[in-house]
Amino acid sequence: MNTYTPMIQQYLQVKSEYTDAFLFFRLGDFYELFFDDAINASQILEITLTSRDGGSKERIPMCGVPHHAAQNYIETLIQKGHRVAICEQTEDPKQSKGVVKREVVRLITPGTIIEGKNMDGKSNHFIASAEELDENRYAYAYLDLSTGEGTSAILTGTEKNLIQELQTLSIRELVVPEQLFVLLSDLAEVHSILLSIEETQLESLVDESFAEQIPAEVSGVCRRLVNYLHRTQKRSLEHIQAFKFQEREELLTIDFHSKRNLELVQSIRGGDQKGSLYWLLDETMTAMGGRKLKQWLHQPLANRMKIEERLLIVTEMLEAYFTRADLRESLKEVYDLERLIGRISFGTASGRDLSQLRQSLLQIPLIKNHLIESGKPALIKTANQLDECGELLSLLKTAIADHPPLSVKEGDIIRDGFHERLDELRYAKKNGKDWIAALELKERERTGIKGLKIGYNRIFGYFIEITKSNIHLADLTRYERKQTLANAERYITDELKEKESLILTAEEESLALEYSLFVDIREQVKQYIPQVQKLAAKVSELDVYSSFAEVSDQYRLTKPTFHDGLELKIVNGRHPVVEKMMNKQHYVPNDCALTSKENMLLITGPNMSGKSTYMRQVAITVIMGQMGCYVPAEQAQLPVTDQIFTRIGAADDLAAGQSTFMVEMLESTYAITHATERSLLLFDEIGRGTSTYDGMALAQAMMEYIHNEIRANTLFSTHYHELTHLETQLDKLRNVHVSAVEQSGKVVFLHKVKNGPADKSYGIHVAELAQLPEPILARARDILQELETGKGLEDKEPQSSLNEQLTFFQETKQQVEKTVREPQQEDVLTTIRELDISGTTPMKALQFLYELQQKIGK
Ligand SMILES: Nc1ncnc2c1ncn2[C@@H]1O[C@H](COP(=O)(O)OP(=O)(O)OP(=O)(O)O)[C@@H](O)[C@H]1O
Repeated sequence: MNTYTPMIQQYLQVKSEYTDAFLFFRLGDFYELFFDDAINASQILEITLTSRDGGSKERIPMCGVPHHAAQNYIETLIQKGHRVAICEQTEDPKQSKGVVKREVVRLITPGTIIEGKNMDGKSNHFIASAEELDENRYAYAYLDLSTGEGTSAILTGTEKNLIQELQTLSIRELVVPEQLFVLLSDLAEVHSILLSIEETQLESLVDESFAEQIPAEVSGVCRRLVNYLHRTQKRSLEHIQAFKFQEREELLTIDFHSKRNLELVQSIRGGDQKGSLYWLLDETMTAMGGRKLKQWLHQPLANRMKIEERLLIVTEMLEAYFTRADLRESLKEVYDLERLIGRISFGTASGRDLSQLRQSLLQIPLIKNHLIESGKPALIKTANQLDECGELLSLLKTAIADHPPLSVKEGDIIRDGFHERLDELRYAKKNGKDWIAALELKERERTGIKGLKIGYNRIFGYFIEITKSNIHLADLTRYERKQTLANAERYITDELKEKESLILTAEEESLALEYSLFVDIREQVKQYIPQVQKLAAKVSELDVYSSFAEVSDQYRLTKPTFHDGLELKIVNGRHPVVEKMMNKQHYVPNDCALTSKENMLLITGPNMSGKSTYMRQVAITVIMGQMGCYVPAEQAQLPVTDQIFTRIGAADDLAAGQSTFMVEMLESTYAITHATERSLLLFDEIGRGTSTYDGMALAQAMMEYIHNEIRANTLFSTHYHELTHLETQLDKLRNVHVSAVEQSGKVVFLHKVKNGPADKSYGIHVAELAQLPEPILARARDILQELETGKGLEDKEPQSSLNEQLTFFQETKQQVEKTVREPQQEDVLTTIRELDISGTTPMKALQFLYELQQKIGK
């Protein structure tokens, strides 16, 4: 049987409560890890694994990190999705009998880490919680612990939709009840979300004001989240604000895929911010403004009055050029109020944080003045909503020094004149130091040694230092030798000893007093938390408005008008990000009109002509407008859209084990089951992931359904030329095409959207641009010609029903087969049939084509 030492027993006791975390066990100046924790952590952190005697037969694996350098190691573990429990000594080792008391003071997890090099100031760092309400209905809440902002909502959809929704918010940790844990664990793993369990107690341990004014259905998830935070962070979290509830009707819902496809905050390729709409729109001056902008991008409005309110402020900002410039200068001086407040609540704020808070508050009167001087009504109204937090500011002004250091234990935080005793101690210290400076001069005179110095070190205190060459001049009746160096002697005198003790006591006492005063002030600041948070929210909005105005100027955006109807009219619209990314080339603007008579466009045109850019630009315009920003067009009259669904581009959900086609169908299903008449649907080349007939059949059936049942504004693009005949059947469908012309055998893209279907598909020309080997191109041209001169698709009469169309495809298929089939080509056809297209790369496809050619003896 193992008989561990008392300390190891203590360790095991604590560890038994934190089995799923790395336990950082404080031993003097180190955090030590033992047993399996040590083995695993030493690998992840690349630190040496050692061992120690713990009373048992076998030595115990151990590794450790110095406590002052622990932050980096902790971050690394958290970054990799682990939890870290910090166990501190909670009594003075000198005072304790036996093993020093130790307790876990905080559990740090991917969702609760609030500081570190990986925390981008302009991004929120959310932790979420979720519960199942009914089948396919979930309540969820998310909160940024560094700012205390929380939001709650209800989602209808599968658990996969839930996880995806959370993923758009970059959530790393999700708190759930046990039964949901089981259901979600695989999905969460795929999406790198750490699941934590928190069972709700019937009675919450904490003040419940955070759950005011939200529906009862979601208050449970909010409570679960707040309980979890209290349980793991073990401190009062006064900065946690009342959770907001997202009213679906108030916001434009953009599902996970659409946010990604439209590249709202990340580009699809590379996954970074460059190339995203956020990248274009972000001219904010503060980190808070950057975060607010992202929130607005994720949740544009769907309430006309609110949208118009925002637009009005942007208009005034745009008109008041000088006000905006002054405002932006002042905003530059405003620090991250929300995170400062978070640190104050958390008890980790430094003197420097308090001086930054003061510095920021000092800007508020200036900001108000700028706004008021503009004479613009909406700006004046906003100015009046800014609370100068006068009481807090005067506390900080009188209490905190001009330039306090980062450290909270080395003094220089409290301003002179704030506290009498502190002033006295500081005076004594200063006086003592002056006295010593005077003594140095006096001793030099007395001894005649010019180089005599008075110095100080921690071990010996103050001393008189005389170099070897001068020691014969030392006055040994008064000097007492203290230390001998290679080329100098150090002495003390009675007088010096006496002053030294005065100075050191004053110093020690003043540091202790200063620290306690500082902690006291930090406590006092806590009562202003809600006030500063309100102010921060207003300031960050102002920052976003000024950013919108800035961007509108820069990219020639115009004010959209909204109406209560459903029609959407854009004149000379552009895709602002594609435009910005184009160097020198000219972006071709395009109109879009979705009216009550024709609200469905079928877009054809060659590859690369700009079909998906066109569709995207319509969605981006709607989103920008509903955020309250100007839009990239000459004119835009917009309806208030409730949801945007897109099926654009390649979805990279293959990691989750689904084929491209399956993902396409799932996304389409989601769109079709959730869309309403007020939604905007964008379908790019539906059905291309399967065989032509299947694909076309599905595309047509979906169009019919959307046309007849949903009646939403819809843009549909296709390569299936045959679908353009649908115009005669579906009365609200209009054919348009993105034009291209052929010039000396080469295709030239005009990027202009025109009425009617495209007359040619130019696929081979595009292949030529891509430098597909000439023999392949030549052969393709031959085949094409055979197809076109035979009973080609173009000659057929418009088809009126799916059945007829399928028979028609059947006939065409036979013709195609006839034109190419020769006995030796039979196995070529088999090979083609068996090719898994979705699993083929362009390179492999070329290779494949080449091999086929070889087979048919070209
Ligand atoms: N209106 C425009 N003005 C100028 N350039 C444009 C315009 N629209 C698109 N482009 C350019 O053409 C490129 C291809 O556009 P896009 O991807 O939209 O084509 P597509 O027709 O959807 O192609 P595919 O059918 O192959 O998917 C864009 O990357 C952009 O550089």
